[in-house]
Amino acid sequence: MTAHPLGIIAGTGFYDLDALDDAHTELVDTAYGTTPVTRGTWHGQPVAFVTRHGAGHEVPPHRVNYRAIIRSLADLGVHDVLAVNVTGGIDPDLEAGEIVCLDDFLDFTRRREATFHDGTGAEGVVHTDVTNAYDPLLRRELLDAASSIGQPVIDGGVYVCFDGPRFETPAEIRLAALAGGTVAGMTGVPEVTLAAEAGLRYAGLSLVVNPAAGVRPGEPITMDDISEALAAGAPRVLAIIDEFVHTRSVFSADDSAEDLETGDVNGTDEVDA
Ligand SMILES: CSC[C@H]1O[C@H](OP(=O)(O)O)[C@H](O)[C@@H]1O
Ligand code: HPA
Repeated sequence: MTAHPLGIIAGTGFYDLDALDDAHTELVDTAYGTTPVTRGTWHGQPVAFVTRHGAGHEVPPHRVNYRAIIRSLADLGVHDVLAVNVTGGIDPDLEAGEIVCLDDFLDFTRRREATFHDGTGAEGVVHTDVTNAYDPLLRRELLDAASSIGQPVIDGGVYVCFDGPRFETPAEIRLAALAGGTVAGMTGVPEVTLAAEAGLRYAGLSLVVNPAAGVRPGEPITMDDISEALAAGAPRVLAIIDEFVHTRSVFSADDSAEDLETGDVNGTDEVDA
């Protein structure tokens, strides 16, 4: 049995979650600032949803308060976070509309508050392992959910985070490609590393909405093309998350039945770390 809300963080094109029942938005205060979190249930499962640029897309990527977002979710009891990032495809084989389940990142940002462990607390110096920053088990659940609804998802890809808010130059994208980057975005880091520092499991689905700069020579990046790809792709991303949550609801119902049989009505068999 699990009572921990599932954290969902999304950005461009994802400003509310219609699927949430009994949704209400609260301002959560943390040591790092305040962030609005919408809480509700999805297939009966508790969910805490954050739209990282704000409901009116008023916060640019370099000004998102990533620490407040992650700390607020951790404080609300979230253990698992699903993130959605829209991206430009660095891999020339990627088409707009494709979805990548990320498995690593490159941090090309320069000016972000990127840690909870800044050495000012009593804890001393802390170094966090990010070898599996995108949690393998959570990734597997997402991939299985996609597969069970017949939604193709690319298993693995390296997210390259730039500061933005401008798009990259072709030379920056060539450098990112040489380094092994798959998709380019402006929000994935430090969100993913802060989640690791906070002890949260984190997985990311990336919706490709354009070829990154210079990947299709002569083709500029336009907001019209991005909006079109988003309109077509967002429902498919949501369908995967819907199936993910639905599957969890079935398992948690099974757990409850088992708990009744074993007398473990307090859910003390909880294993989700
Ligand atoms: C409007 S395209 C650029 C914008 O979209 C991405 O946002 P998010 O990752 O929150 O979906 C990208 O990082 C930029 O912020
Ligand atoms: O090409 C891109 N670069 C960075 N972020 C993005 N978000 C959507 N497309 C892009």
